[in-house]
Amino acid sequence: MLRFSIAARGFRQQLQRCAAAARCQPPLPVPPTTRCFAMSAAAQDGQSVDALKRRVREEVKAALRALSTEQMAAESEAIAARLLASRAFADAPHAVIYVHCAKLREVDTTAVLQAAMDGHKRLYVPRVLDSDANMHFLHLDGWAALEAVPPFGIREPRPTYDDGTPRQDVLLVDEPLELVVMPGLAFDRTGRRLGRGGGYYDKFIEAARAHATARGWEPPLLVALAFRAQMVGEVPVQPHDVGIDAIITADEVIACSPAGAAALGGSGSGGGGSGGGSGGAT
Ligand SMILES: Nc1nc2c(c(=O)[nH]1)N(C=O)[C@@H](CNc1ccc(C(=O)N[C@@H](CCC(=O)O)C(=O)O)cc1)CN2
Ligand SMILES: Nc1ncnc2c1ncn2[C@@H]1O[C@H](COP(=O)(O)OP(=O)(O)OP(=O)(O)O)[C@@H](O)[C@H]1O
Repeated sequence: MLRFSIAARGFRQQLQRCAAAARCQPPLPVPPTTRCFAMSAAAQDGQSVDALKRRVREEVKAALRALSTEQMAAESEAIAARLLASRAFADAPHAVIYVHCAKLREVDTTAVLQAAMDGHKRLYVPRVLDSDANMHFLHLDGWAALEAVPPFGIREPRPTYDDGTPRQDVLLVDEPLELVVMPGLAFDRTGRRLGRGGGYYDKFIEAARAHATARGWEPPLLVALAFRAQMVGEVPVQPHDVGIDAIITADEVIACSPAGAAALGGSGSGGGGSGGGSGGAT
């Protein structure tokens, strides 16, 4: 687990307050559809939390840069094996799965995407929609449908099928979505997640939950894949940050909510529903 080496004293004090607040306030057991984070003690001042987030992002990016290609491949293989062996994967006829970007040093999802296609799951992958951090998830029917999109070279699905008709959008079809496999930069064991700062996934999950709730469906299970170097003591959060149900690393499955524990087992605080993180779930 990566330990923060935050030099500035103010940052360290804020992190300590944050940890103390988390220790003193046991998480409230709330249903997954409403799980979200209350601002922790360190998060009273939005600017400070943004600064804390930036600092953690830099720390984790540095740790990721130190990983060798072989190390990333070995961890990715173990992580994929855990996900593919899980009930969460088997029980998901419809799944959203990210397409990993090697340049961003993300856990490789090639084997997972291939297994989903081979297993005839209805598979959806992300395509950024606009400069306002909106993305949608389009049906993927084969590797040839992906194209590398600037500026980061992330492979995204072409907006139309070969015959020119629009590719199906997971939130525009009348089908449930059971599983979301998501990337991120940093995670902690209670299910707090830090992304790359766009708010893309937070916004999408909010929309996906509303989509499910409006139709009386269960919300999708949120599973993140992480290198060991991406696990930190505590991720600083704000109210809009979505708590996830489980994290899969090369060493273990960490269940962060009752739903995560039921679908993936593993260690962690799943029984207590602590995906709500710092306790003030609203
Ligand atoms: N594989 C993958 N696909 C994804 C995401 C992702 O994180 N991973 N996204 C999830 O949101 C969306 C794309 N958003 C992204 C946001 C920032 C960066 C990025 O490279 N940021 C640089 C910093 C850039 C800067 O500072 O200007 C970085 O993180 O180093 C990449 C993708 C949709 N698709
Ligand atoms: N549900 C939402 N609705 C509107 N804005 C949001 C939502 N979630 C996040 N944002 C905004 O997105 C910006 C980035 O948020 P944050 O730093 O938490 O992103 P992140 O979790 O790192 O990114 P991502 O979700 O893409 O992985 C913030 O300005 C935040 O206010």
